Amino acid sequence: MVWLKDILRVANGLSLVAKEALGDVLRQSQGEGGEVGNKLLQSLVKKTIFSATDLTGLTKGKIRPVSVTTTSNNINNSDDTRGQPGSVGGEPLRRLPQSDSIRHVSCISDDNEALITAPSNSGGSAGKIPSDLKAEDPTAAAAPPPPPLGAGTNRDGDVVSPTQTPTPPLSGKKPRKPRERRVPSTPFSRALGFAGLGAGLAWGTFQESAKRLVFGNPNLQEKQSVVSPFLSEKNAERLALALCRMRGAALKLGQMLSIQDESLVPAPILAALEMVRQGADVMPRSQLNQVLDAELGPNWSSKLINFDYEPMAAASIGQVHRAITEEGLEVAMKIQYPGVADSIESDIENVKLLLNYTNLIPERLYLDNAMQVAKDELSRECNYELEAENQKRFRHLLSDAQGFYVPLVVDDLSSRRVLTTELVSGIPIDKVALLDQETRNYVGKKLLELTLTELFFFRFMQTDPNWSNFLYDESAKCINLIDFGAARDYPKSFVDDYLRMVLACANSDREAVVEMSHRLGFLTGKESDIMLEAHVQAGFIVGLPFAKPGGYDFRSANITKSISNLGATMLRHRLTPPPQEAYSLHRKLSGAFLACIKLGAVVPCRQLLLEVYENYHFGNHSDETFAIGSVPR
Ligand SMILES: Nc1ncnc2c1ncn2[C@@H]1O[C@H](COP(=O)(O)OP(=O)(O)OP(=O)(O)O)[C@@H](O)[C@H]1O
Repeated sequence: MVWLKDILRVANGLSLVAKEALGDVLRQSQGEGGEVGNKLLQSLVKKTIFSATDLTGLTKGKIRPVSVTTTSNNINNSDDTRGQPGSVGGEPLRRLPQSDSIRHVSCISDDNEALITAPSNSGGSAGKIPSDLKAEDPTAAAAPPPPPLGAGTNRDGDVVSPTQTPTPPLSGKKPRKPRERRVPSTPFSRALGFAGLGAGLAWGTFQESAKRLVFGNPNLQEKQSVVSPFLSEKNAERLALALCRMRGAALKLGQMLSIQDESLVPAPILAALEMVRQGADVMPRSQLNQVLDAELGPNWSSKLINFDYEPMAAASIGQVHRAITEEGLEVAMKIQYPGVADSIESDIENVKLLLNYTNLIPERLYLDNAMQVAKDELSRECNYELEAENQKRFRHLLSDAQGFYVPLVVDDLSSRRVLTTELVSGIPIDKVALLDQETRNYVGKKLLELTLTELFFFRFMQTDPNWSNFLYDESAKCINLIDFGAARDYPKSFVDDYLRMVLACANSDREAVVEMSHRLGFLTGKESDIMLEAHVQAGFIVGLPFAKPGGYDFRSANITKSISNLGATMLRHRLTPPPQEAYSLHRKLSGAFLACIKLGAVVPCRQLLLEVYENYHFGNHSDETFAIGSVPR
């Protein structure tokens, strides 16, 4: 489509003109601010989907948008009045636990300027998009349990480690309602959106640089690290706002990039990415009805007793609504935004264009490989029929597992673009971090156990480590699992060697780490000594939790920071992109570690690994996967 490219070229051209015109200013800031900007982008990209470089996937996964409170609520949530469990498809239904965690939400206002910070009742999944945001957290008076030693709380009330810097709001601006906006669903409207973003960023860079020329750089005066004019507060806002408006693949990528390395990421960018993490704008009712009619037929509502038009969550490729089926089952209906599935290819190309514009992506990132993986993953995630199949498979595999629950899929109300599943409740992992140590240890252990079981026994893994995908129900001591769009199989031969490598890392066995890395495709055999050393050391750091018997205290060492430093070396010296399997696998493994770090959990990691190893069957003779109850333990 020539016209689409032209639009982007114009925007890109405008960006380049602005960049050229500002050459001196940029060069001046490259010395200091450019350095920070460079580190920031490298860090963001390297640590997310692109983090599968080697053994350095130890980074934060993307985090799902949260739900927020509403004053109008069509479904009564009290235990006494919610739909009584019935049955669907012959399967008995469970009574749902209640969720009551509280968090805050930040949003950009309608005029693209203001940001709001408002309290919300997320429970990870059980809240709603607000129709009326409250000014005060009603439960603020209730004191949370003491945070882990040395930790404080950020503005959201989240526990932060001593190394974490609280994320400040972008500006102290007036609270505004979040947006209800149509999703740009045609190729033209989407291309226009990206073109507008490109032009906006260029203009923002120009403005910021001009401001610094005239008024000087306040950061310089304060002797703080300087941020490139491209990475200004206004540009950060523009980026976040555009991603939330566009939704789809671009937002998903933005969420993937929304990891926080507090030592590298400037505060305005952190705040903007936080906004992206919180969730997208919501579809207006007319657009929502169009999708539902097209997908489920015009009589879809006759299969429901109740449908709540206020979404409980606005995700990147769809929004989620509560409903009650004829049988009385409370369900979550995930409804895909129109056009996003067809625009993955172009969205990602456009994001790539924007990244290239910054000129900050290091060559050895093998961006094309990473983008290709992202495209494939997103295409699969947009197919809700596939997600339904994955969910059913996990439900079966975990049917006898203690401490895990996979909600039922309601086939009757599902299609390629609509997925209806039993509504579950619980608090996401970051909220579990506020509970007592025993609970945190328990949840940390269960998460790690699940991760190892998925990889080494099921060889089928849900690869999205988002904290909101694990909803802990305290009363049942059960983790409710949702979101199986990113589940995938791993070949037996890969898993065999991967287990050998993990054990080698745990045992600090240098020779075996190198050999397995060759076999798995992380190394070519022609690497320089410096690269080999960085690779092996990164492996040992990842293996640290598995190194010694007894409980490993995830509060004790800053694994992410050590890995991050080695990652920079490997990024400069590596000769090959990571094997394709590693992208999703390392994202998931890093997510499991980060969850344990967030929880401040003490987990008997070595014991868990050795149990797996002792019961593992290497070689081709064991090609069947196990259900968790049948896993030899
Ligand atoms: N069965 C369910 N029970 C409770 N809440 C649910 C359920 N399904 C989805 N949700 C809520 O909707 C949110 C988004 O759902 P989900 O993660 O499945 O969508 P997604 O499109 O994969 O999201 P993302 O864009 O973040 O990847 C969840 O974080 C959760 O809050």
